[in-house]
This record gives sequence, structure tokens and C-alpha cells, in this order.
Amino acid sequence: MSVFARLKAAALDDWNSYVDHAFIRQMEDGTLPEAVFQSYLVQDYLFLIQFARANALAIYKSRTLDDMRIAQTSLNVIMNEMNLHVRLCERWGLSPADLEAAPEHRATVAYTRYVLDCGASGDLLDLHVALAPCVIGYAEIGKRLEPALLANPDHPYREWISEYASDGFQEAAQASIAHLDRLAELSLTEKRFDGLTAIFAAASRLEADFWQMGYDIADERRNHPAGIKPLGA
Ligand SMILES: Cc1ncc(CN)c(N)n1
Repeated sequence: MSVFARLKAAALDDWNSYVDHAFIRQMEDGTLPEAVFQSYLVQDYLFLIQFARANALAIYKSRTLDDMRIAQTSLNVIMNEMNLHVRLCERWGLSPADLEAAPEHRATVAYTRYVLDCGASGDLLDLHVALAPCVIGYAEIGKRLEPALLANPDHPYREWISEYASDGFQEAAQASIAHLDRLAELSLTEKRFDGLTAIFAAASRLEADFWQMGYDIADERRNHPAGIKPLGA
């Protein structure tokens, strides 16, 4: 059994709260309100900036060139992923500069800084476990939602689903699963597994909170049309 499969089994409720969130079910059947998706996507751009930093941190924490190359590949995947956000947001009249200037929601801060802290205070395995729900979860979601595209050629979330169901993204997730196994061979003891499960479970819950944030921002916008208050206001 892979380390990822063990972590998922040990934190199954948290994992399912993420990959089977209402956001995903509404996306699958095409009923996800566009305002919710837009709110999520703007924050996701900010999220990816911080996750690029987390992968850069993984390069820094690496002791071997192989580990560095793997983190560099993940960093490239994230940088490419941001093109999707730029393309989709352009249709709403939002430029990359608008996205970068958007205030970070507390759910974005909570998740990204949690992962960065796992990397800063832990070792490379801690950091990769904290990063794992990101790429592996979206690959699982992309595969789950792919049949919805066959059923509906005009699916409103076709581009988003295609990105995460794509061979390139699926390969990145498989590489991440294999890399966790290699890292674990070097430094995973049974004693350490509970601590890693706690990191994995927390990151999965923070992913679930991230979907929820899309609804919360859309609600805040409806109730306060002047805009979201900047963080800390
Ligand atoms: C919140 C979140 N988690 C994961 C991914 C996939 N890289 C993403 N774009 N956004």
C-alpha cells in the first residue's frame, strides 16, 4: 500500500469532506453558481502563488538533486495551472494584475501558511505530506468529474474539469504519490505516521474550507455589494 493510500485511509472523513464537497457535486452537475466559482477562482490564483512558494521551499529543503527536480516539476505544474485562471478570469474582465491585487481571504491564508509552516518547521516529508492533498486531490476530482463532460458537451465547467482530468495533471499526481513513497523509505517510522496523518488530515480539511470559501465570499458580495473587506478590516 502506498504512503498516500495509508494517509487517505487514516484520514478518510477529512479526505471525503474535501473531494466530495457540495462544490464538487454542484460542479459535476453544472449547477454551481458562477459567482461562487468566480470567488473561488480568484482566491485560487492567490493560493497558487503561495503554493509556488511552498514548492520553492521544497527545493530549498531538498538534499538531493532528484528531490529538487521533483519539486521543480511541481512548481512548473503550478505556474502552468495559473494560465487556466488567467484565461477564465479574463472572460469576467479580470486581468492578472486584478487577481494579484485581490485581498487574500482568511481561508486562503489559513491553508497556504499552514503548508508553508509545515515546510519551515518540519522536514521534506512533512512538507510533501502537507502538499499532497493539493495535487492528488484535484487529480482525483478531475477523473471523477470527467464523465460529466461526455454527458454534456456544453458543460459550464468544461475547461476547469479538463485541466485536472488531463494526462499532464494526472501524471503529476502519480509522480507525487511515488515521491512520497521514496521519501518515506528514508524517514518514515511507524512512530512518525500519526504526526504525518495529522498534517494530511489538516490539509484536507483546509481544502474543504477552501471550497466553502467560494460560497462565503459570494454571500458576502451579495450582502455587501461594495466588495469584500480587506483582510484584517
Ligand atoms: C485550493 C487548491 N488546491 C489544489 C489545487 C490544485 N493545484 C488548487 N488549484 N487549489
